[in-house]
Amino acid sequence: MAQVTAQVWKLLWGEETPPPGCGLPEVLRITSFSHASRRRWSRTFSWGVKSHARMGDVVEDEVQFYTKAERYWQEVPPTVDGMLGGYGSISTIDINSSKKFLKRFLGEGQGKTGTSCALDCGAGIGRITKRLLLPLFRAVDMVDVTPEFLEKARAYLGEEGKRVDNYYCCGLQDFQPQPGRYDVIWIQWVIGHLTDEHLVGFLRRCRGGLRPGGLIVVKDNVAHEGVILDEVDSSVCRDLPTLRGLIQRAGLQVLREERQENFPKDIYPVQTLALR
Ligand SMILES: C[S@@+](CC[C@H](N)C(=O)[O-])C[C@H]1O[C@@H](n2cnc3c(N)ncnc32)[C@H](O)[C@@H]1O
Repeated sequence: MAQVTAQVWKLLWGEETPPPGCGLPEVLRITSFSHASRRRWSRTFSWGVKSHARMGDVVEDEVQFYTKAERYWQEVPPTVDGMLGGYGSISTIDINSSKKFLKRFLGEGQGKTGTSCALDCGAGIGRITKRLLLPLFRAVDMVDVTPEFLEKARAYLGEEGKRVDNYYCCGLQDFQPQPGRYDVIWIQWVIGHLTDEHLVGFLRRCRGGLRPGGLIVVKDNVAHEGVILDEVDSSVCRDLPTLRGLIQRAGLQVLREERQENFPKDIYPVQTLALR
């Protein structure tokens, strides 16, 4: 029975195992890495996903929201594929677009953003630190809540990793950037793990962490409408008006906004916002 169901599942969804809690025998409820994590990115997978108008409607228990996410990430392999929910193949397109986006702001003189130090938030194993930030900045700091990822980063970054000054193991909801230290604070694919209040508070603290001419960049999935909860990795995906409202509450202005191009059609649209 289990074997037949698995075959049917594979035929229907192209996956080896069904997601947890979908009414199939326990023996089949092995959370396949690619399946569970792909769902966060893919708009075509909808198990355990709730859509609502406001964040308060989807996150009932804040403590649980954070602990569940921490537990989820502890089970994810410390690889590029792991960081991108099984979509490791989009990493190069992502980095190249980010580089083009960021380079516009960098330089010397009035209004330009310096290149002495950047902060990678929700950095994971350092996929962005390695290919985007270290090539452009003299020093980089990383912050992430999963200790195993930061540990892996030391090997993954190789020789260039010597220019990572600080590895902070901390939730962004509690993290306090050192005042006036950073030219760029890069926040990618992690804001969905913060409640609205914590995101606003974190962005405000980031403002204080900027050097003159400094820039905050948020790059993340955006929902078509409302706020969508993913119960598997315990994150939310907000629509753009909601995100812009939170940015405004943090006292930041959007300098530039860009939609990521050339990503697979089945994943959420991704938006990059430069804030000051
Ligand atoms: C989708 S991965 C993205 C990693 C990296 N930004 C990238 O694009 O390669 C999400 C990362 O956020 C981290 N994370 C989840 N919740 C967090 C929190 N509350 N504070 C800081 N990091 C968190 C996870 O450990 C994981 O490394």
